This record gives sequence, C-alpha cells and structure tokens, in this order.
Amino acid sequence: MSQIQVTMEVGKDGVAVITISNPPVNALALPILTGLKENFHEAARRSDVKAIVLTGRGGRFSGGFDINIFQKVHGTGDASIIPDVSVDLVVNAIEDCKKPIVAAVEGLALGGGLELAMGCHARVAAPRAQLGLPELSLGVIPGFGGTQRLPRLVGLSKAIEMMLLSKPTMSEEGKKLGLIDAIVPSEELLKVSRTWALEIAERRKPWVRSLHRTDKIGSLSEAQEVLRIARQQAKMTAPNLPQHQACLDVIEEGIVRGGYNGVLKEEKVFKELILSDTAKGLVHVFLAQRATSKVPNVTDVGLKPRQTKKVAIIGGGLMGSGIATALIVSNIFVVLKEVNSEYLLKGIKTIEANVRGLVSRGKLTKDEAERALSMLKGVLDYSEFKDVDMVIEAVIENVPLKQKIYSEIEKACPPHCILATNTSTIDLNLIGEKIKSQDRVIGAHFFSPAHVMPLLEIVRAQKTSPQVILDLMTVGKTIKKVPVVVGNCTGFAVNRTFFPYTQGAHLLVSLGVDVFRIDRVISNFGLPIGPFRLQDLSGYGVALAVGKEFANAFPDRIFKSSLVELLVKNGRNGKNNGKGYYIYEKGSKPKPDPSVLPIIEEFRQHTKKMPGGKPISITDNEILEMILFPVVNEASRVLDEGVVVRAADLDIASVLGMSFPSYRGGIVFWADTVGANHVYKSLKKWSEMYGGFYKPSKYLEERAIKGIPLSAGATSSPSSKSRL
Ligand SMILES: C[C@H](O)CC(=O)SCCNC(=O)CCNC(=O)[C@H](O)C(C)(C)COP(=O)(O)OP(=O)(O)OC[C@H]1O[C@@H](n2cnc3c(N)ncnc32)[C@H](O)[C@@H]1OP(=O)(O)O
Repeated sequence: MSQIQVTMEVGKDGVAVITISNPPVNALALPILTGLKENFHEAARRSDVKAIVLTGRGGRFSGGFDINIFQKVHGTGDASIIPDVSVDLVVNAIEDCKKPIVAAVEGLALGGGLELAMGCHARVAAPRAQLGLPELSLGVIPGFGGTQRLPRLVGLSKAIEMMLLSKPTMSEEGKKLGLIDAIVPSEELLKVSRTWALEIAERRKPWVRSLHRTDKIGSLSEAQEVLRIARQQAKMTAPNLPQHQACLDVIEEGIVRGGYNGVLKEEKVFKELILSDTAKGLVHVFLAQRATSKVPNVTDVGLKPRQTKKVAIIGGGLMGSGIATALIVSNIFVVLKEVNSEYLLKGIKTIEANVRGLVSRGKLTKDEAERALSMLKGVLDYSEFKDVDMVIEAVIENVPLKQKIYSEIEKACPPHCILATNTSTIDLNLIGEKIKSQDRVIGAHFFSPAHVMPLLEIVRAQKTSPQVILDLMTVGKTIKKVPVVVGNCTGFAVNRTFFPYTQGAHLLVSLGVDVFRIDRVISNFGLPIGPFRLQDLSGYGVALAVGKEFANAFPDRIFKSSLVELLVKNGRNGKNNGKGYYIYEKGSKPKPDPSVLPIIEEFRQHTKKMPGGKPISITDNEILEMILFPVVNEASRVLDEGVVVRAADLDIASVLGMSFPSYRGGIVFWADTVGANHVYKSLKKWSEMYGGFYKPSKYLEERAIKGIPLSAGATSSPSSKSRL
C-alpha cells in the first residue's frame, strides 16, 4: 500500500480520525489534499460520525504544502496545478463542516499544515510541537488562509512577527498565545482530542471558526497603525523581497473587508508570488540544500557513519578556536594543541569569548556554555592524540609545516583517525604527500567565524575514502553545518569561484569607479557587505596571501591589483588597525574614510587603465555585472572540471559561504536567470576592452551558443573530468 495516503477510522465513540501519511514530514502532496477532501466529505456524510479528529502519522502533523509542487510550477510556469485548497477544503470542508473537527498536533505543524489545523474548531497539541508559517522564507505567503486565521488567533502583531520572520513557535508558547487550546502528553493526544471533539458536538466546549473571530484584531485604526509600522520595517529589512509587503496587504484586506475576502485575495496573491524570481530562488535553495546530503558513491553505497566523540585541533588561532567552539557546543570533546602556553592560553580565551558571545545572543544557556567549556582541553604535545577520532589541522598556510604535522599525527593518532585540514587553498594531495594513510586525508574547510558560518566545505583528495567523507559529513551535521562535498583544486569550490569577485572590484576602481559606490551596488543586490568592506574585515594580509595563491594557479585570468600593497605601505590594514576603506567607530555604522582617496588615486595613476586618463562612465547594473559575471565565468570552470557534484551544490556553497542572497538562488541559478548568453556576450565585449580577466570560459561559450543553462548536466560536457 502507498505510504502517501489519507486514512479514516471511525471509532465506537462516533469520532472519525483522519490521518495524513506522507513520510517523512507528511507534506501536503496532491494525493493528500484530494484524500483529505474525500475523507472530510465522507465523515460529514456518515450518520455514525459525530465528530472528527485530524492528525498526522509518525509523530508529525504536517510540514505543509509539498514544496516539490512549487518546483513543478517553476518548471512549467503554470500555477494552475495548485488546487483550490483554501476555500474548497479549509473553509468549506473543514471550517464550515457541520460536525466539529479537532486538530491533534504532534511534532510539527508548519505552513499549510498549521493552516489546516487553524481551520479546525480546536487544536490540541503534544509538548514541544513546532508551529509556524514559514512561507515567506520560500518567497510566497501562506496560501491556505494562514494570513487571515493566524492574526485572529494570536493577535495582529504576533502574527505579523511569526509570518514576516518565518519564525516558528512551540506549543507551550502557542497555548499562551491562543493558537493551541490544550497541551497534553503525546500518549494522550488522540484520546483527549476525541473527547474534545465530542464535547464541542455536545456544546460543552466552544465551537470556534477562527476566520469569523475579531476579538484579537483590535480597532481598525489600531490595526492599520500596526500594519504601517510593519511595512516601514519590512522596507528596511527586506527591500528586495516582494512577499513581505504583499503579506501585509493581504492581512489588511481581511481586516478591512472581512476574513473571507482576505482569503480570496490571499489565494490570488499567492499564485502571483509563486511565479516570482524570489520564490524560484528560495525554493531552489530549500531543495538544493537538502540535496547536498546525497553524494554519489558515498551516501548510496550502504556505509554507516562511525561515531566521532573526540577531536584534536592543531592551532588555536581564529579558525582553530572557532572550529573548537563549534564542536564543544555540540558535545564533541576537543583537544586543542598549540606550540607554547602563551598561544594556547590565547586560543582558549578566544573559545571562551566565542561561547560567551553565544550566550549573550541567546543561542546557548549558561549551563550549556559551562558544559561546552568542560569538553575542552588544551595541550602542548601529542600524548592526548592516542584516542582521537579526528584531527583538524588549522595552522598557517605553509606547505612544509603542514607536511611535518601530517607525518607527526599519522604516528600519534589511532589508525581509524581522520586526518583533516582546514586549509582554504592548498592542494590536499600535497599536504598528505609524505604519509602512508592518504585515504584518511580530507579537507574540512570552515568559513570564518567558524562557530557562526553555516557552510562546511568537505574537500575530497585523490585517495580519500568514502567512509572518511561520510564520517566528516556526519560530524558537520552534528555541529549544525551544511556539509558540501567538493573536489580538490586551488581555492576549492567557494574561494575558487569567488576569487574574481574582489579582483573585478579592483579592476573597476582602476577604471575610475568609486570604491564606496561599488560596495553600495553590491549590498543593494543583496550581499550583506560589498567587496571593500569585506576586505577591511578579513584584513589586508589575507588578501595579499590569497591573491598570490590565485595568481600562481590561474595566471591567465587574474587582475593583479597593487591597491592593497599600496594601502599596507601607507600603514593601513583594514578594520584590524582601524585604517581601512572605512572608519570604524564603536556604536556607529562604518563610514567611508576620505583619507583613503589619495591612495586610490595613486593606484589609478599607477595602473593607467582609465581610457584617456578619465574615469569610465558606468551604470550601477554594469558595475554589478562587471563584478559578478567574472565570478559566473569561474563558476563555469568549476562546473566543467567537476569540482562539485551538481551545480546546485555551488549555489548552496555560494549562499552559505559567501552570503550570496538566497532569494537569488545562488550564483549559478542567478546566472541562469540572467541567461548564459548575456553573460557570455558581456564578458566577450569587456575582454576586448579590458583584457584576459574577462575572457569567457569554453564551458560558458558552449552553453551560450547552444542555449543550454549553466546548471544543466554540469559534468557532462566533453571537456569535463570529475574531481569527485
Ligand atoms: C500553501 C501553503 O501556505 C504553502 C506551504 O505550506 S509552503 C511549505 C511550508 N513549510 C515549510 O516551509 C517547511 C519546510 N520544511 C522544513 O522546514 C523542514 O524540512 C522541517 C522542519 C519540516 C523538517 O526538518 P528536518 O527534520 O531537518 O528534515 P529535512 O531534511 O529538512 O526534511 C526531510 C525531508 O522532507 C522534505 N520536506 C520537508 N518539508 C517539506 C515540504 N513542505 N514539502 C516537501 N518536502 C518536504 C525535505 O525536502 C527532505 O527531503 P529529502 O529527505 O528527500 O532530502
């Protein structure tokens, strides 16, 4: 029998229990929605049914509308495959049913799942069930009446907060808010829900149709004031996201013209938004993120992950201490090794400060922080390494030093121990060259700050065993990172793809474009900060070192900028020493520093790139394209060389590692939205004007000429050789 089904059982008490079954989260797929309608109609018709309980199988009520259907809509451009659920099912079959319906909620009720529950006449929940309407995070608004019923159940301000921030709440809080009528232990959930439904039928408990309530909305003028403030805030916090204003408009319609009219407007707006680029990007990111956990020949060959209880980290610098923090807060014991007690103490202090930071941001309780710190031990030799399951080397980027460490740890660690390195650029085959156990060598590339940034790039060297990859993926998930498995090359997937990002920005400056304008254009596009502020933050030393690596690896296509060297010569080192492109003052936003302008001018005079010695005239959109298209060009090479399993992995890596806006779907997805042909033609034109930095790659050229998206069958081009 299919696992995707809706069943109905009528008990001797006259209660029909309708159960949604679609593992793992009981998503509301089309057959589920049809099944619900049929069963509700049957229950309403049958004379032996007095009341109804709606629930989900397997401890989860429902994770909402099936997101795969969104993807189908995006593929066809036809939103008509989305059935009429809002009126036909939720209003007519559930809320206006002549028999009372109680939702028995366990585990989670999200999106359409919570909307079904809110259509019922009461909600009984198990403890710690997750309740929310996260639709805006997918680029749409709730579409099964959620924009109307949530404000009527929990009040307008709270409902707006939950929807606009896509922030779920737990059943305990839900009970206080009025979203949940009772919380009972899981074992009693069905029993209590049945009784509750019967008591409504007998008029011993209220029979509430949420859409008809007005008591929590306040007066029209109060409601409009709340909406006005919310609109203003959304304008600032989500300027590029149309679903935020649309959601507020739809809520307002229901307040001004009544809940039913609100439902009708919601349905119309939902179908418009589903076809927006924002929804396409966000849905892609949702599904692509989950796909990263499927790695051919690793996760599909019957291997079982081994447990990683104790990890040794070599190097207590910024990266080492960040990684240690991420591990200890997830209950993994860490041995931190440094070369002397001064450095060790510094590393431990950084970890303590990281943990304190998590407490002050409400991510950790004080008790959890104490427990985490008790999982940390600082050492100065290898004696503690005899029983570690994994070593993560996080010392400076120096090949002989790393090779020496690898020879030492091969001797000091047990034979099963994973030998990981946090290098961000160096060839892994080189690091592991001098040892025997090359199958245990792997890259664990964290992004700074390692205890905050969500990406873990797992770099597979030539001989890395699938078991080792699977184990590191498992550790990554345990510490709440998104592991993306990539191949071995200079800069791996993220840094390699994005090396032209800063260089493109520098090239534009050499042509006379203002540094601060470039940063503004990039943040308006949706990255949190522009390339110059990013350089200020990471420090100019890093920029110089990384620049050298890429200059060696890809001499045919780099823009060698002397700007950073010039800044360093003038005593500047970014935010580190308070002398960057920006002025950094405590408590206020960074401000452009006018004293940097003469140095920039000197750089321009030096490079002599400005045509006729005058700054070029350029639009904001051209600035954006001249910075991001070279990145797309390098992404094409990364795809061509098979550095990633699938193009979507590079999208996730760009979103989580570079903070590329998720609503643009990631770098490759965005490029396909713009069109390979436009990217190719633009690069070709600029390469003729400004040189090899812009020269389009073969892969891009081929895709542009044939009209194939960059993301399609990334590793099938004739020149491709997978590195995975
Ligand atoms: C009209 C309506 O208003 C519109 C809607 O309802 S839109 C949908 C709203 N719902 C959501 O946004 C919830 C999305 N899901 C989630 O946040 C999380 O998956 C969750 C909290 C439910 C579970 O998280 P977690 O236990 O970590 O499992 P996770 O790996 O994310 O998901 C398990 C599987 O369920 C799938 N899944 C989760 N929610 C889904 C959904 N709504 N539709 C389809 N598949 C879904 C995932 O894709 C994943 O599939 P895979 O095993 O093939 O990779």
